[in-house]
Amino acid sequence: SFNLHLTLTLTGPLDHGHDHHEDQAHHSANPDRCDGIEFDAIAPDEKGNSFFFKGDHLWKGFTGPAQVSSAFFMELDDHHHLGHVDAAFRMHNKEKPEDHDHIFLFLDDKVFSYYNHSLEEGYPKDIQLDFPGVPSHLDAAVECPKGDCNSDSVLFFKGEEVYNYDIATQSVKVRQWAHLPNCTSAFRWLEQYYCFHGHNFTRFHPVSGEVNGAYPKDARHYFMSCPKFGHGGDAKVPKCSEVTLDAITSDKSGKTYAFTGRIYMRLDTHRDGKHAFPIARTWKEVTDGVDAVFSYSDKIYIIKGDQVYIYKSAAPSTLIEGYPKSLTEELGIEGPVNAAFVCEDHHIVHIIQGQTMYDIDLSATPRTVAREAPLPISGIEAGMCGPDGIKVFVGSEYYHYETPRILAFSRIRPEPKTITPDMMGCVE
Ligand code: HEM
Repeated sequence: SFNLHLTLTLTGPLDHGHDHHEDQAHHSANPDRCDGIEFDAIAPDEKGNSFFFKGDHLWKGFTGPAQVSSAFFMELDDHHHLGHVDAAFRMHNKEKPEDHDHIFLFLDDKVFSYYNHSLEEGYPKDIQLDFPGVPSHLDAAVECPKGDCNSDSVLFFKGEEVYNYDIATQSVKVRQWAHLPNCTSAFRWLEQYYCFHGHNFTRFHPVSGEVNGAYPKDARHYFMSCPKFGHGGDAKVPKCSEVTLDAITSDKSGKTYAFTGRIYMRLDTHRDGKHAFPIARTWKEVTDGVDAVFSYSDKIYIIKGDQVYIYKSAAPSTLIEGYPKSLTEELGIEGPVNAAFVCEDHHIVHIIQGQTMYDIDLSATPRTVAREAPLPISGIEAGMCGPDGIKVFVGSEYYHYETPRILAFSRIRPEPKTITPDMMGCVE
């Protein structure tokens, strides 16, 4: 069992003698990632645990000591001469369930496919059997699902070259991103792409390779917990009872975003954890918070004061030309508004202003208020409509309604529910 492996790892012989460059006299073979090391590979498994590989050791998650890799990926021991993992990624390929969510490890000219930490039959095999056109002795690999990339893909790194491998067609495009350091490992975390080099990392755009922001950064501040390192300054994980939202929205593909102040958080990334980022990191022009946000067709509408910003939903979010526009011009109402939502496949945006809900038909021009209804509750600050109905948020509580009609016309006030750690990554 897992626990058994862990115990063996922690109490068993530590010196595996594979860290050729380390000074064995002064360091135990158990590497310390707070020393500032260069990882060989980084990848999440099917449960969302992140594995950081170095030599024949790995770290599971963002805290804790190094452990022997074969405790988690047993068969790697049968190939001891291979010494270390060159590259790793988690496959995203829903068309092919027998590969989807498998963790692929690359060693020299071989690839290993693991699911639930067992090696799949037929592995290890030559890399080119699974990935024709991709070289052996890789430096790094990272998955790039459709939405982030144009199609489900994998980015392989070797030296100066980036191999963009299309999973369905097995075609390879070779690129050079001269401004990006040579990545010795690469990691996708909360839909952001990180190239690791030395003990630093650089965030890059997976399609253009573009780097925006102050990079490189020392990985020890962010991806591991080390004495005298850290990040986030005074920012604290809020208590759930203190969380209040300005806006919340869920798009067709189920991506759900909550907004408060100048930050936003994806709420549907259960497996890979939750982390807040500045709104302006994703929606550049929105620098001062939001009042209401809704998703419609393949766009996201952000309302602030009397302005509406419309962005393409697909990454990278780009502002549609001509926006922001005034709320009056775009929707035929005056700001400010408190909340807004569209239910799936409908063309009506429900705008909440005080204790009134206005329905505006987005398929009509010019846009005008088609209906208005007084609401049974006051103080709504955010609202969304998803497959399981409507949620409207009042302070750190929310109310659930099945349809907009029931929200507008039922005189029975449902029991409020409280925001939980599971929903928003807050603390009890
Ligand atoms: C497992 C725990 C955490 C991990 C792995 C983590 C990781 C990261 C990473 C990778 C970045 C972005 C670096 C970049 O893209 O350049 C970041 C940024 C940030 N994190 Fe965390 N973080 C964690 C917990 C926290 C906590 C608990 C807080 C405080 C509440 C926090 C506050 C911040 C802030 C303020 C930023 C800067 C955002 C920005 O300006 O882009 N983080 N974190």
